[in-house]
Amino acid sequence: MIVEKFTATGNSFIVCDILDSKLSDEEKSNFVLKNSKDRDGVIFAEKRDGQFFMDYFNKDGNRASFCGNGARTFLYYLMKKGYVKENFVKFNTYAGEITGKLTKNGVMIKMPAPNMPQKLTIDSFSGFLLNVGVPHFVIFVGNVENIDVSKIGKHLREKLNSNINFVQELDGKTIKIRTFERGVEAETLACGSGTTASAYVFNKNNLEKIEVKARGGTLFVHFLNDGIYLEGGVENV
Ligand SMILES: N[C@@H](CCC[C@H](N)C(=O)O)C(=O)O
Repeated sequence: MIVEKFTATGNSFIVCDILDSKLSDEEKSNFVLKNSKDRDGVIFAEKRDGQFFMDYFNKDGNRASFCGNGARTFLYYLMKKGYVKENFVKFNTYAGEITGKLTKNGVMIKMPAPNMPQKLTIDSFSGFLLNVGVPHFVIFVGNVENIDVSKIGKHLREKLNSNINFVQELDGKTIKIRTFERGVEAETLACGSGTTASAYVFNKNNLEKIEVKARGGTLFVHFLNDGIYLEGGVENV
């Protein structure tokens, strides 16, 4: 079983290649709990019904239906290993089919379509709850550096089965984000689906591209005619 470490703008993963084998959910969960101490989650690379399939587990040993930076990493892995020769990759996830390619900025994938954001206030924190393959609560703040993400993120997580994103507008086309991730139960250096959810709520002027500054690096969210795309780097470390 091939096991490799990757980061995607600071979001840290292990890819566990079981393309030629199979693990039960219990075996996957045990693998995650044993091996992902220094990682945010584990990407199980599989084949199902002849198609590549990404099965994502958070480091707490529980499955999540999707992971945006994980999906970018999965695409990078498939191409790096030569499993896919042309620069167009298609695979399935529990959040539906994902397509993507390598770009000059790293890896770009078409994200699951967001649902309608729901305005919500929890203990004086007003934000938007929406799903981009996984659930996200997006809160706009004056300065993300002034937010105790661990404390407030934990508090909101106790009320919401969701990732928690704190977002600051830097200018009309750039935002800064900090994310308390469900299943990591801590702040991560980046969150792709959180980045996409936050840019989607922010983009009231229907710009084609929003730049997102995460702690671990810069991501781009492209709003194209056929959907929303997430782009950024992937490193084999
Ligand atoms: N970091 C991921 C999100 C992974 C799943 C999330 N923690 C959840 O449980 O919803 C991303 O890049 O989207």
